[in-house]
Amino acid sequence: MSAPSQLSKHPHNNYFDFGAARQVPETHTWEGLYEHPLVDGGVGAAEDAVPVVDLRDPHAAEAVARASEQWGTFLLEGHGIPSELLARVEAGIASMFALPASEKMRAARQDGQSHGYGLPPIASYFPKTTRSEGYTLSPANLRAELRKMWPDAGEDYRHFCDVMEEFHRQMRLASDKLTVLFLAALGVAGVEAERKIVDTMSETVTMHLNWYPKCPDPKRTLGLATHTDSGFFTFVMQSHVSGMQLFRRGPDRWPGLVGVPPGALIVNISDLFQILTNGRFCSTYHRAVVNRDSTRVSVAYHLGPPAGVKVAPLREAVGCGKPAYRTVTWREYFLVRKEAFATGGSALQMVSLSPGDHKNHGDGADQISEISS
Ligand SMILES: C=C1C[C@]23C[C@@]1(O)CC[C@H]2[C@@]12CCC[C@@](C)(C(=O)O1)[C@H]2[C@@H]3C(=O)O
Ligand SMILES: O=C(O)CCC(=O)C(=O)O
Ligand SMILES: [Fe+2]
Repeated sequence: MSAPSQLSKHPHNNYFDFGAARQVPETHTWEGLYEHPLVDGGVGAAEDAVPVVDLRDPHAAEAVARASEQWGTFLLEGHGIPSELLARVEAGIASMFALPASEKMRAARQDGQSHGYGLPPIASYFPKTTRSEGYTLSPANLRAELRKMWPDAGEDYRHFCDVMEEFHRQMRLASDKLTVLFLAALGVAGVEAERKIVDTMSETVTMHLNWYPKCPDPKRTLGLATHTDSGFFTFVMQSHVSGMQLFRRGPDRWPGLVGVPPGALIVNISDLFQILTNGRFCSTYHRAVVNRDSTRVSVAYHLGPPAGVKVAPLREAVGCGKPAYRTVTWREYFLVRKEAFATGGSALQMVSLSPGDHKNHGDGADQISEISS
């Protein structure tokens, strides 16, 4: 099943030749990016080291719970995905984005479509354009989508499709293992209940490929605007070049994920998971910055339920308390988020049954400057 579409119009979806531009143009210049300080969020950093979880660790479920509650983001090691496969994915993505503009534009995202080449859906909610190109695909439509770029279906096409399908197979295995740990952490018992939730949580898989060309003046622009992911959870595989920053409150700051161990995957808890866990796991605002010396690629592997399935706080998470969120489908949630962007609010607050009463690090969307600018 494909991801729900949340697209209206894409005003920024014209091709911009980054290689030809010596400066960051006004259209790509973002204000207020450094209003909150950047801090070191790398492994081993003194204060803000992002947690690391090893899937092989016998205490991994507790580590997953702690990281999901306190950060909403962690680095995953021991996931079993061969590093040579990750290297082939990275090389394949880099070659795809290196195709001539005219070939890439054949796959351009059309109005109302959730798939295609171009900027990501949230781009249309911001007045400025990011320094990146993207391509949204689902495993089910991967061959048909990529055929638009490679109509002759030659060797490059077949090779890239094979690599991405193998990547998907391996990611599914890793995501199933991780989902079992999430459920153990939440106290969801019973094999049948578990199996059903595992399947539903990962029924909609969407891959978003990101390409961030190097930039002569990286501090003036962004690669990907500040956002939370909206599904259940997301894996991000990045090249050796760092670029993701997380937003943390108290005091407000941006830990940068620098020096991520090679092969580690970044895991981000997303909005529907915050709802499912009644606010126990938190969805974290993040953004991607660009780099002066190196072009960067990443793949975000988004997992979520079918678009029309109702998501409500789990009984196990509510306990004897009250549900903190109303029931919502992913399709509906996209509309709520669109309204939140239009009004400067927070989508999670808008579906909350007790607005204002949140521990979530990201609920102050209107206070992160580049969101409201
Ligand atoms: C399944 C999806 C999640 C996503 C919207 C989409 O339909 C396909 C692209 C995904 C992505 C990737 C970049 C950031 C993001 C916010 C965006 O605009 O497109 C996410 C979306 C999301 O998590 O809501
Ligand atoms: O490239 C990155 O580090 C971030 C990607 C991301 O957040 C996304 O695609 O949702
Ligand atoms: Fe994201």
